[in-house]
Amino acid sequence: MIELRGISKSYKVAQRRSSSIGSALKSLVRREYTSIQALSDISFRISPGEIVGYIGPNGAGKSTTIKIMSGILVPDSGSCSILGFTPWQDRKAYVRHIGVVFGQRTQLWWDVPVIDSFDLLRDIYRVPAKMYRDNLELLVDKLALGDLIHTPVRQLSLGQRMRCEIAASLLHSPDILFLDEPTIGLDAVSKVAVRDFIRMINRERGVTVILTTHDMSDIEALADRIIMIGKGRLLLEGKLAELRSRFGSHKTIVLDYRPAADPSHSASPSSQASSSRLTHASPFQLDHLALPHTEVVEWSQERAVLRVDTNRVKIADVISLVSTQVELLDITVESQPIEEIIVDLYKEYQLS
Ligand SMILES: Nc1ncnc2c1ncn2[C@@H]1O[C@H](COP(=O)(O)OP(=O)(O)OP(=O)(O)O)[C@@H](O)[C@H]1O
Repeated sequence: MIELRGISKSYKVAQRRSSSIGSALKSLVRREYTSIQALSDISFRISPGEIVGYIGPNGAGKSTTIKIMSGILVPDSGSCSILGFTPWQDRKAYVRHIGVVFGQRTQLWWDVPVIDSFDLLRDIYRVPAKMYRDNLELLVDKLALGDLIHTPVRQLSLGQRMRCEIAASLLHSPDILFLDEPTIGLDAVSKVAVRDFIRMINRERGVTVILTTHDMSDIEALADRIIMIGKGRLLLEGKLAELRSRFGSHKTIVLDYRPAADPSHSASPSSQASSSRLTHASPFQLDHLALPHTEVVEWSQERAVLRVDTNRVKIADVISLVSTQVELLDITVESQPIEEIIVDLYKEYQLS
């Protein structure tokens, strides 16, 4: 359905003038340009009905890719086939099949009520009257637009405007929705509303969604798969669960306990060494346990938070070591947050 092969794109930018009068005069006569390589040899496929998170640090080339896929930009080389169209060549026919939301820009007319922009979009896309009425009703209902559609865009809050932007992008029933940072700047309630809506149109209408965001909770909530780029190159792609099991090597364990009445059942030499301290006069000392491949994030006489490298030690072994010294009351094991995994990956690829 979507296939990019070897897409590269560079931008030509005018070189900044130096402060000397001579070179300033020279640049008036002949402007000098440098080239910024925004994308290098990007290839991937997306199947119908997928929600794909397209992620990467600032300047990675995400927006450039979205602009190429939506037909706004022409790449220097490579091919892009979406629903059988080449976006920048068949633009007029192609745009009827896609919806695009750029979180930082608006497609709505600033000074007129939202509904006027919607009506204009209906005419531009030649949306049949019944389809328009049905879509408008559904979008107003699901995105809780109510009276907002009769309000001029400039009077809307960011969250209200974003909901209207998303509605605007779907009035013509597109098959594919490109969302470039759709939750940027939204409060928690608006974020959840936008995410729920994206999930709903994906499930109920089979809309394929390509989502760029820096908010990993968007990715966790929505994406079936991620494609990660950095410095214009494709770095990895895969399901979130695969990414977690491949790269998420740490787990956090929270242990609630009270000092054991009789710690003499201790099994390990290190814990035997510390068992004599388990009296009221000499409280439990977690740091004396020398837990292998485990970072003690914090600990007290009642609770310890440990970060365990699960590639090198079993969680069960760490728990049983601690339990030789204390009476465990509760254990919580948390996976490494996806945010942390991504930050580690950016570091590994030297992107940050
Ligand atoms: N119109 C432009 N003219 C010149 N350079 C540009 C232009 N647009 C983007 N670039 C450069 O191309 C590279 C990729 O930019 P792009 O906006 O695609 O990245 P991004 O991944 O969307 O970044 P961000 O997460 O910060 O929005 C960057 O180095 C950027 O400075």
